[in-house]
Amino acid sequence: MRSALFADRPIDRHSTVYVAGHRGLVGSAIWRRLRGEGFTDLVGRSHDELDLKDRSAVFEFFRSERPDVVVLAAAKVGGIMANNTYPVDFISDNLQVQVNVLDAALEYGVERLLFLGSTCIYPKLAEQPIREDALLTGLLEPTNDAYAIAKIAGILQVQAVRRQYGRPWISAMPTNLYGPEDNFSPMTSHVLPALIRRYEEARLTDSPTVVNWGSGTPMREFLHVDDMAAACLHLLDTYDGPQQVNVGTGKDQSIKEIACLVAEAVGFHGATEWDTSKPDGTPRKLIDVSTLIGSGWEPQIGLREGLESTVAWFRENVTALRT
Ligand SMILES: NC(=O)C1=CN([C@@H]2O[C@H](COP(=O)(O)OP(=O)(O)OC[C@H]3O[C@@H](n4cnc5c(N)ncnc54)[C@H](OP(=O)(O)O)[C@@H]3O)[C@@H](O)[C@H]2O)C=CC1
Ligand SMILES: C[C@H]1O[C@H](OP(=O)(O)OP(=O)(O)OC[C@H]2O[C@@H](n3cnc4c(=O)[nH]c(N)nc43)[C@H](O)[C@@H]2O)[C@@H](O)[C@@H](O)C1=O
Repeated sequence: MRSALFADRPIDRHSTVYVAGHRGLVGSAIWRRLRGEGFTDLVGRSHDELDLKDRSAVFEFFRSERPDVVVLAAAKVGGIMANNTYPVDFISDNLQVQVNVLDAALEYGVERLLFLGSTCIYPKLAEQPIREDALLTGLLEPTNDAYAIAKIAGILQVQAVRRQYGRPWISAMPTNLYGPEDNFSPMTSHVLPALIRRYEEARLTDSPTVVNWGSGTPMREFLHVDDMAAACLHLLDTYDGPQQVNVGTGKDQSIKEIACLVAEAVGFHGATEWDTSKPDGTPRKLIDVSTLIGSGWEPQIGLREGLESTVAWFRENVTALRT
């Protein structure tokens, strides 16, 4: 049953919408979705054009553009190795970016705002599937605790603005995402783009073996970024509550199963080995998506289909591998 916090309150398609991070995996998908849904006035700035860590530049940008709606999809983002190796960057950059954007949005009267966090905000050993109210009930996974603390601060700042100023700002917590415009860099990416690249390189070089990180036993839930973008617009159009909303499929697989699916999608027929000197991270983080599903949204893109289209996108767009 739909919660009372959901109601049809669609955003005016002629509003000025600022998508922070519009060239990233999530921001670019949200931009495509907004365009497809008839939004006529989208605003974006690349990192080079506007460093969101530069507070005065952010305020100047809001002063001149006066967005009505903000989607905060800009962040320092990376996979398990990047998070584990550069915790200072992940906490400091993310706190600065989100405080600057949220403060400027408050100052310049932004009415509707969506903040994006991540399911790593939940305790490492949370009861599965993880409900939204598990937030702040236990210790975090150490490989990404710095990033998670920044994201938790963002959720709390959005809730504080709601409480102190009454603005209907909201937060969404996506599970692990994948799709076009992802980061396919071997050391800093998330697992799916890393595996697509590794298996494709092995296929192209006739390598007999691929070596992946960790034990392969952790469980992860994956959502195609176009489904994520649809969920974001659905939430902006319908949701008005203080609690962050989980966004995912409600189904997970082991990393070993994921590796098999990627090898199949790429067409690699060799062997897979596991390097257990690399971190596994949290053992499982399946989220409870009943809040979102109960509101009438559901994912459209199955994992096999999403993997195939992402492999095709990678082959078309990440040309560095072609010799
Ligand atoms: N990818 C995933 O699996 C998941 C992502 N999320 C969340 O979704 C959001 C978007 O992530 P995603 O799209 O994957 O990340 P990406 O790295 O693909 O995109 C992030 C974007 O933010 C920009 N950016 C980062 N720092 C700054 C800055 N200081 N000033 C201006 N722009 C900046 C980046 O530009 P540049 O690259 O030039 O620095 C990039 O375009 C994040 O909040 C993330 O936490 C949540 C769960 C899972
Ligand atoms: C979205 C989420 O993403 C991060 O958390 P994570 O889910 O642990 O991230 P991951 O995608 O990097 O790894 C998932 C699993 O996969 C295994 N694994 C195998 N082989 C490779 C590999 O080659 N690369 C990577 N990255 N992982 C690999 C890896 O060992 C791990 O067991 C957070 O830091 C934080 O950013 C966050 O919120």
